[in-house]
Amino acid sequence: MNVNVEADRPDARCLLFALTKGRRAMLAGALALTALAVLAELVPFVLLYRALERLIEAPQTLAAALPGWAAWLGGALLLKYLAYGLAYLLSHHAAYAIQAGTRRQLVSRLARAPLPWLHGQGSGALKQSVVQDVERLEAFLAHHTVEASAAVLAPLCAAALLFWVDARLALAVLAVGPLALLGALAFLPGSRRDHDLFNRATAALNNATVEFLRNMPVMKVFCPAGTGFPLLRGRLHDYYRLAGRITRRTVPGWALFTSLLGAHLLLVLPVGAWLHVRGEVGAAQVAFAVLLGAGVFRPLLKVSRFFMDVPEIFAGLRRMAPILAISPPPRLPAGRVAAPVEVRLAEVRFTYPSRPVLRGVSLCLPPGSFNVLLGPSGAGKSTVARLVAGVLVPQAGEVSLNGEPVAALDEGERAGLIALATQEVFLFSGSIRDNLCLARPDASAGALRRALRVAQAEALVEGLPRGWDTPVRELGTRLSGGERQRIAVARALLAGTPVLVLDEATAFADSLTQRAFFRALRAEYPERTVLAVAHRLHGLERADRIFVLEQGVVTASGDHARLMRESAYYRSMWRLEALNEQWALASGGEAAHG
Ligand SMILES: Nc1ncnc2c1ncn2[C@@H]1O[C@H](COP(=O)(O)OP(=O)(O)OP(=O)(O)O)[C@@H](O)[C@H]1O
Repeated sequence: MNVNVEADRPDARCLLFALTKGRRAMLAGALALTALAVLAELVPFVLLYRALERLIEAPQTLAAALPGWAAWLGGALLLKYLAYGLAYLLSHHAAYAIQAGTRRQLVSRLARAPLPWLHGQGSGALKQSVVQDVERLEAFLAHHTVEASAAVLAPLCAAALLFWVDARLALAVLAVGPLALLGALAFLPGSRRDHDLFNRATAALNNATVEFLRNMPVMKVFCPAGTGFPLLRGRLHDYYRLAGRITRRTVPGWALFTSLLGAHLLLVLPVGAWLHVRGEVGAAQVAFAVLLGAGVFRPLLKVSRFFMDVPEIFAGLRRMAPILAISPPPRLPAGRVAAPVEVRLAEVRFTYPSRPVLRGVSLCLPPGSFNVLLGPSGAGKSTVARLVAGVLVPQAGEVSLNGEPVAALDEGERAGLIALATQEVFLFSGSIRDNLCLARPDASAGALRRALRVAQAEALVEGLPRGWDTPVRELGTRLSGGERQRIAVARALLAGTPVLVLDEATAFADSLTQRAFFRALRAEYPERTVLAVAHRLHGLERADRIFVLEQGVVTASGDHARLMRESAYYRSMWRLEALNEQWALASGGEAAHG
């Protein structure tokens, strides 16, 4: 798998720049139009200045000037309306296009992502990148392109206008800006740490809430009073304690900042009066500075929201980076592995981050053979199944098909060679047939029926309201665990792969169904190389080879007779099962007689 190493600490700005490719002209257009709208917003202030001048110096000429000013005002309003309207149109258009493009890229990379990499990602984390992070980016670009740039440009233009009127009055108005900033900065130390803590507390609370909601039915059974989930209570407590602390810390700084920003009169009034008394500025200039100064910094409050959103957006971009860095592995010539297939594990070692699981496992599954993997819980059986299926890659040793390492196979080629059915069954929306034909959409009705018959699912599908055309959604929770599992097994059989891995895929089946399934599997698909992980032996004692895995190593292998001689674990398992079966028969017989 090619995942850029840089992706671990990717530069979010570079990524943002790359994602906006092809839409930058539109965003630049939105910015230009915003600037035009901000300029149009200044026209009323210029007119106000002229009006004040006339009012003070020549009030009799005011009436004659009014119609012209009204036309200017109307024109400026129209221009502002058009410029803002077009700017929002462009920014939204660009943002939606970037959203769609980013999602398309993420989804296509994920579709090409190697199975082992996908297996290591949580579905929640992937959902956050593909859904929430992209949506947040869209909202940010659509709104902040116009609003944040207007909030920055408006004070700049207002300041330029003040300087045009009088530089000293302008400085008196603008001086409160740095003062407000200094006041706010005094409360800033520790805010980054608070921000990190808050993010962590929010994530922990979200996880606890999801766990609580998921486990609510169990909670209802065991603790109807709802007192049995201390984790959520603890997380809620931590969250509100932290939120309270951050609020107490930030509110004084924020209040000082907003109060000082509106306190321009403190300086401009005495300075203006002093300059006026000295005859250096007119009353109109002082009045204009007072009026314009009242709103000069107000837009900056919006910019603070922009800065609050930026870290979130950049964090989202950093989460997307590893997905976007996935590049398809180089295409190797297909068809290097042809059926029938021999599966070989050579000295395979595998360690999960938590602990080592396989400590040198070697297996050989000859072409067309039927193999069973048994062992106590936690021995590593599912890990072996996932390694054979190419979902995991061993840290040492090799898993190969006809001598070709599974890890080196093209994704498409691997999918055409190995099918995996596990206990966890995922049926996606669509009909039962769509689910069955996932790997082979062109499967014939005959192949479909054969797979269903072998998977012991024929009667089940026939009993559905519309047979295999029944939509899964229509069934809701009607399918039991065992029924879903049978559909999944039929899907794996229908894939037509020469290697079939069944990881406890018959766990829900009763002993008779399991027996019938394995018998039919051997009879109908004798050419397939099968590895079945199982807990129960029903129907498996006739397997070509049985492997016993204990604590990450194969402790015995061979046929039933050999294992009965050589493996204490196998013997005890077999006796226990024989005992269970006798007991079941006896109790069945008693029931029949009674
Ligand atoms: N994704 C994972 N991350 C960390 N540890 C894991 C992971 N999957 C499995 N393990 C651990 O590896 C060990 C072997 O797990 P595995 O599922 O392969 O065993 P198993 O023999 O199939 O067990 P069982 O019969 O109970 O299903 C277990 O201790 C398990 O907790």
